[in-house]
Amino acid sequence: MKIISDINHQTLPPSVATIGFFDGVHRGHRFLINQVKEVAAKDGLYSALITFPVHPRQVIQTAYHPQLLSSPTEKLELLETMQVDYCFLLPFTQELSLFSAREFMQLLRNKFNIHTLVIGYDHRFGHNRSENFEDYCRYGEELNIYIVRARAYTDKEGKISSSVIRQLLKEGKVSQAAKFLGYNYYLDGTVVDGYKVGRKIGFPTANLQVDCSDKLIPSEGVYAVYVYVEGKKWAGMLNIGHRPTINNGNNLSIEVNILNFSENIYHKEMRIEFVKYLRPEEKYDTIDALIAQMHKDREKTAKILL
Ligand SMILES: Cc1cc2nc3c(=O)[nH]c(=O)nc-3n(C[C@H](O)[C@H](O)[C@H](O)COP(=O)(O)O)c2cc1C
Ligand SMILES: Nc1ncnc2c1ncn2[C@@H]1O[C@H](COP(=O)(O)OP(=O)(O)O)[C@@H](O)[C@H]1O
Repeated sequence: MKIISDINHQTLPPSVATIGFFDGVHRGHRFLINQVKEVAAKDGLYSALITFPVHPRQVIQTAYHPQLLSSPTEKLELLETMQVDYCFLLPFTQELSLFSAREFMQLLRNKFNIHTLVIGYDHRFGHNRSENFEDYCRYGEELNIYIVRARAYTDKEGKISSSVIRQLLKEGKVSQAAKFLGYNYYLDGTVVDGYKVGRKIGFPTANLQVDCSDKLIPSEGVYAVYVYVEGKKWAGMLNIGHRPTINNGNNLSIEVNILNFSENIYHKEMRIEFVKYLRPEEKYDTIDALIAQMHKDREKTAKILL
């Protein structure tokens, strides 16, 4: 996949493209992208994606903080696996937000040589999203762009969308989110210092500082997770919360005890993959009660992951 972020690059070959923010690159997105690839293969053209590095709503409302399923880097990694020929990264500016659908299509034709535009079954674009598929077809005829309407992806479990997946994660439903995403939801970050209580209670925990501040953090609670450190995969039990039993500050921490592991991994990069929600975080009367519960969590985690 060739990434093109300069709008005034050299000439490009004609391609079949679709437009989207593709947050999370979930199964619905992949279904759409596969249709682009099918049309491109049939017509002997290149396949392309048009996406935005920054969430369009963040440009229109500066106070808006998206809770992203994938950081810009992660999104490109996920898109890379789709094996499309081109990815056009279009900076979504105030100016671009004022473009009508027709002006936007004209830009796609002139700058990226888009020959065919595959439009998601409910996708709207252009200022105020005020026009519809029939309008896009009319402009397509005028501008010499073929318009194809993509089929909707339906799953027996309901509609798949980035907002549905965000809601599931906010409710701790990570297994259901994984079904919709097509992979386990993950957080990438660095191992930072915590309060050094973990090792004293027999459960050292690696505290994760998430790289991308706009990433969605799943609901507070305890999870069975996979942990990736230096290319190796481990089983772990993770807590997202405020540690009410220990009473050591009220900041939100994301910390994982890795099973059968005793290395020093401070300042290393770590990826956490959410597999299963185990229980809510609780305030225990004594540290011993918390330790007893963590033994149970470890047994459960081992059963699920090992
Ligand atoms: C699997 C797991 C479950 C946890 N569950 C709770 C909990 O229910 N209540 C709580 O107060 N703290 C819970 N904790 C947090 C511990 O209190 C925490 O690991 C301890 O404060 C050590 O923090 P430190 O690594 O910053 O020293 C949990 C931690 C892990 C790894
Ligand atoms: N099984 C393990 N799981 C997680 N971290 C471990 C484990 N064994 C050793 N470590 C190391 O110990 C550190 C955690 O020790 P801990 O006493 O909980 O301190 P902190 O408060 O800094 O998290 C981790 O950052 C990591 O470097």
